[in-house]
Amino acid sequence: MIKIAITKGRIEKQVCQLLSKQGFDMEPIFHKDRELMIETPDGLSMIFAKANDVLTFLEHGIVDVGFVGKDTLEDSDFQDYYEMLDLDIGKCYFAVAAYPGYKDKVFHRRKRIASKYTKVAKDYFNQKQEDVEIIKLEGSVELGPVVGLSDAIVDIVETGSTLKANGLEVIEKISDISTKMIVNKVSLKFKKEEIFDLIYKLKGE
Ligand SMILES: Nc1ncnc2c1ncn2[C@@H]1O[C@H](COP(=O)(O)OP(=O)(O)OP(=O)(O)O)[C@@H](O)[C@H]1O
Ligand SMILES: O=P(O)(O)OC[C@H]1O[C@H](OP(=O)(O)OP(=O)(O)O)[C@H](O)[C@@H]1O
Repeated sequence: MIKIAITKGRIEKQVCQLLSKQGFDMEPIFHKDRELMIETPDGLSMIFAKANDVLTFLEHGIVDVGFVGKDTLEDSDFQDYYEMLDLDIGKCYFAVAAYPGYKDKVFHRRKRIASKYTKVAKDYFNQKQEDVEIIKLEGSVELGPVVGLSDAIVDIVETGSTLKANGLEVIEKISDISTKMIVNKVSLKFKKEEIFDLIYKLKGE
């Protein structure tokens, strides 16, 4: 039996729909209420967790496979996994965003950047050799500039409607994001056939 951790929310819905489309019986998942661990008739044991916790469960060998956004992978120090498949879902991108005129306003001083993704933000400004102050926010990161906490944000953009609704714009795109299937290295040794079978099915092969 393969043990899988799926990021709750957007990714959960799309991954389960994809599995269903590829022939897996996902009825117990579609009808679940508050259960966090479910076994499907096809022998998948699934848990539903916050994005960072998917990595924790995989790191500790609790699950063999994780479905998680590239954003979560890039913001984590945990690197000891195999990235096996891009699911072509959960597509969005990391960007620096701010009010129009931001560059003129801050060129003479140290910028304050709000983000839920502090490692991504730090890595990005380090690589540009810019010394900035990073301020961690847990969500609704657009509030940073709106309330005057930060000059700009590093956050996920999909349609751009949250930025637009708050008068903000993309200053620079950082990198593309989509949902990845990652695998525990030990699991790949001992459950190779089952894991590759799942990959082939997800790819529709
Ligand atoms: N606007 C978006 N469009 C597409 N994918 C997104 C978007 N926002 C987030 N994602 C992807 O979905 C994953 C989960 O995001 P989601 O918004 O469902 O939960 P969260 O914001 O990380 O946590 P929570 O809302 O539970 O605090 C993210 O890690 C990212 O990969
Ligand atoms: O470009 P858009 O289509 O507007 O999508 C981007 C928004 O989606 C995510 O927020 P989410 O809805 O997950 O809420 P959060 O800010 O509380 O994490 C992200 O943090 C942006 O705020």
